[in-house]
Amino acid sequence: MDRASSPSQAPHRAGFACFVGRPNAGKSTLTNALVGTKVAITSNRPQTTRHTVRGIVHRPDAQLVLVDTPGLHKPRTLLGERLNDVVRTTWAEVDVIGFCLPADQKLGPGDRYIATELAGIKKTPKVAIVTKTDLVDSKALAEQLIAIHQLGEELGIEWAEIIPVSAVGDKQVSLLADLLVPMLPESPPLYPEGDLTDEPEQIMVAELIREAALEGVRDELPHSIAVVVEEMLPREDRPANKPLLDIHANVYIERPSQKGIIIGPKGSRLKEVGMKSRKHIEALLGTPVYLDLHVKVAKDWQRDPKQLRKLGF
Ligand SMILES: Nc1nc2c(ncn2[C@@H]2O[C@H](COP(=O)(O)OP(=O)(O)OP(=O)(O)O)[C@@H](O)[C@H]2O)c(=O)[nH]1
Repeated sequence: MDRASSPSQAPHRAGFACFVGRPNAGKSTLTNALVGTKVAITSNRPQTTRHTVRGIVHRPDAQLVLVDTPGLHKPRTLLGERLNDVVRTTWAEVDVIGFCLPADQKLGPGDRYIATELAGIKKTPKVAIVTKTDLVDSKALAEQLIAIHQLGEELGIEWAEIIPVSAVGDKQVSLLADLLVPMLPESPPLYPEGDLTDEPEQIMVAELIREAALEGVRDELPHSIAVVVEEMLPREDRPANKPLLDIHANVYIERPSQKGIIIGPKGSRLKEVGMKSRKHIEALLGTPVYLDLHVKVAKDWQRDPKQLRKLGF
């Protein structure tokens, strides 16, 4: 077959990649850096990504669809089990898996747990991505690269690549895209150009609210918060050049005693959550928003299958 001699003659490729890694490994931040806008929710708290958010990298030669999964972890609740199922299903479906390992932390039991699971997925190519390289010097980075190479040998994983990146410093992020693209099948674009994600807007809006609600809350709450957007409607009787979108959302907590923490003295915290998330939502949707937030108690929602379904898991 005649080999393509210039990039314009190279076949167009399109497909799916997902990033796996222990909580806080930097998967969401990397997704955002690749896509170039805030589509996945980042936070310095572990396990904030509950929904599969796809970011789409559009290039002339390829379309790379990124599926951002929750962190795989030892399940302790029904929610934990469901999240792990989501992760495994995703792994079986994608064209390439990126295993994110933070440069600033020694490989630990969490990484081994994931690597062992990865070793069981034979067909999908696996790229080891060393994240957060801006946090370490070159010696520590070299040691991490060697440790990852050895981990692969030990578990029988053949890394397609091992690549260091920094999403924050924008180092090697586009090189990562260059490495992933050849692993995708030849295909025309799967999504219309310009689409950044196919996640329903309501879920993204709910995630933005949840992210704001998590901020500043100490360790007592994070995993007890779920957000459901009940309604998103353009306000009637608005002039065409001054639209307003009404959003009604419920913030669910597990116990009545948590209400005070979320709402804050005289409602000050909830107000701040509303203001912060409204800014992000307006940036995402490109329209002014009126955000109406209510706090509700859904008793022990993490353990109750009926509640989980209602909350979208
Ligand atoms: N210095 C530095 N920090 C980073 C980098 N990438 C991510 N971080 C930080 O690491 C923390 C975790 O990043 P996330 O992208 O939320 O990690 P995640 O793997 O998606 O986490 P989960 O959603 O909990 O699974 C955040 O505080 C990020 O700001 C990086 O390249 N450099």
